[in-house]
Amino acid sequence: MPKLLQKPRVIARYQRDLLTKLLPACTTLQQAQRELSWIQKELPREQWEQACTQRGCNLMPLQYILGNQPFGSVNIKCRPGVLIPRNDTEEWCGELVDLFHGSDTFSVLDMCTGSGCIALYVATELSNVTVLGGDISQDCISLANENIDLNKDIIKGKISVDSMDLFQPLAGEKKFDVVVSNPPYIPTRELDKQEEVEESVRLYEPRLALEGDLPVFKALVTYHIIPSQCKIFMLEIGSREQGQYTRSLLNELWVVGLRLDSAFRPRNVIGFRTDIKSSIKRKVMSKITELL
Ligand SMILES: C[S@@+](CC[C@H](N)C(=O)[O-])C[C@H]1O[C@@H](n2cnc3c(N)ncnc32)[C@H](O)[C@@H]1O
Repeated sequence: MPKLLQKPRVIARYQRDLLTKLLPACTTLQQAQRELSWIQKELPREQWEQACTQRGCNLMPLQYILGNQPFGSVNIKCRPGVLIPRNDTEEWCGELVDLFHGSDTFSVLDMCTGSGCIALYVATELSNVTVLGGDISQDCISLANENIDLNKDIIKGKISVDSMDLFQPLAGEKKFDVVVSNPPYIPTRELDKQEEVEESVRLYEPRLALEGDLPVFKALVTYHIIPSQCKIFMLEIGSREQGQYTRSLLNELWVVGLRLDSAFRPRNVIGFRTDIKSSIKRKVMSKITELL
């Protein structure tokens, strides 16, 4: 057979071999095809085979292999040691910035900033904001700083990151108008169960970013939300119980409720003080699905 006619078949076999390597990490053939197209788009040809092995045989998350993940209009550099930003988080960041388009200048604390994705989402969408991201992990602080640099051309507000421990009171009596956080909230009993947490997450993502429960929410309220004199907070949660517990820590000056995500799961506990402007009060209320 002439060589020219063999070529498409060789290419098809090569593609099929790469897909076969990827399949163990993917739930459907379509997902494997999608992941292969990203690998082939973003990595040089000589890395395709190794990338498919890392993903399919070693179950490494694709974002660590490609080295990045889009988050709104922000490009987030990803590497092991720092949590990969999730679509669930991106979804509520969109709702968060909706509240503040056209508002007065305000300040935000993003506690547990990780890659800096939430802080960067806010600072690239809004010019009237100063955001501080805090994290206990030096790997996170370094990567968040790299992500600020990577996105500097699209940042409209002010943004910085600093080392902070969520279980310590805020240093220097700092004040913030808004406190946001996607803290570690997976209880220890769930973290080691296969049916609760994907294997690739347990194998590669830092336990420090995942493991936590009610004490985390107590620390956020007592060391950050109350002392910063903030007026609004929005925290990611893993269960209704975490939202109800947060409500129990606040007095009647606060309206507190749950926000459900697009899959109708409780995804955030949102709170605002009753003395905020009624225009913003209405907007925040519109994000709350159920009052607590
Ligand atoms: C669920 S990750 C969120 C990362 C990022 N905000 C996001 O949404 O992708 C939780 C983060 O909390 C940080 N963390 C864990 N314990 C902490 C503590 N005691 N003080 C401050 N940050 C902490 C972890 O390093 C991790 O970056």
